[in-house]
Amino acid sequence: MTVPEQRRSPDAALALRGLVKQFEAKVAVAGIDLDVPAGSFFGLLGPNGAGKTTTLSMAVGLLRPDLGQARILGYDVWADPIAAKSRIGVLPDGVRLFDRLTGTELLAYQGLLRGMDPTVVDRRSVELMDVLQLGAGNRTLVVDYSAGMKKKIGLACALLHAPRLLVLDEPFEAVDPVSAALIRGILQRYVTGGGTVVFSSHVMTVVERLCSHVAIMADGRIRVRGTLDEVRGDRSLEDVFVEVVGGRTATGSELSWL
Ligand SMILES: Nc1ncnc2c1ncn2[C@@H]1O[C@H](COP(=O)(O)OP(=O)(O)OP(=O)(O)O)[C@@H](O)[C@H]1O
Repeated sequence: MTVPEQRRSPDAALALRGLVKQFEAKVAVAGIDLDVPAGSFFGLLGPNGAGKTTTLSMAVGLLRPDLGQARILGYDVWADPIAAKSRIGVLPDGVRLFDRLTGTELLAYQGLLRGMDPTVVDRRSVELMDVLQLGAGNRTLVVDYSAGMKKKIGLACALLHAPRLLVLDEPFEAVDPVSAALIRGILQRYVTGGGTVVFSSHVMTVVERLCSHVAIMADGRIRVRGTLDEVRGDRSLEDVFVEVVGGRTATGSELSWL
């Protein structure tokens, strides 16, 4: 029997249980349990190699975990992939796009894959290209886009079907300050409208400005989690991050040859 959507009413938009992933000898993710509350703006932080991309890839069904489960709005990503994936928009790491298309063509293709009404796709695509300053009539192929433009068209693809959950890997990487402000505004409106955003980032100021909740990862595990205020206390997020991750500071004696 199919359970009506409203009866599922999951509190967590994304629920991860016991996720583990090992690449040969390297344990990239060492057992992660995480609930992302519906309606939250959730920042996943961690140093390079902490396991953020691996975690998010498993969370959205791009990478099969060795162990554990991921549920999106109550739907198991691996047992019920269509129900789960139709409800999310994903900006993966190093966005691999069908890049021999213009931005508008790529959005049309994305809409077809999602089974959307072509007139809705056309309308939204013009708006997205315009709002993200990619130029609605732009005939440039995505392969010739700059890194920041690729990020923005990837974000447009993630938004096109108006999902209830957005999972974004480093959405602000490579985008200029004007575009970053634009993207922040779009995402803030999206959360105000009831959507949930999970994103990974190294940029503490962005996370502090946007997020209601954060988790800090290191060595494949979540070290700290909670609301931004719980995690930060009366310190800056950067201080907490450095303490949790165990960063080293320069003594002045390094690279003396330089
Ligand atoms: N396909 C792979 N094959 C082998 N090792 C991998 C693979 N993908 C990730 N790893 C390793 O797993 C660890 C976690 O990588 P991951 O990309 O998840 O980290 P990250 O937190 O996203 O890092 P960054 O902030 O630098 O993007 C790293 O040590 C990385 O080298």
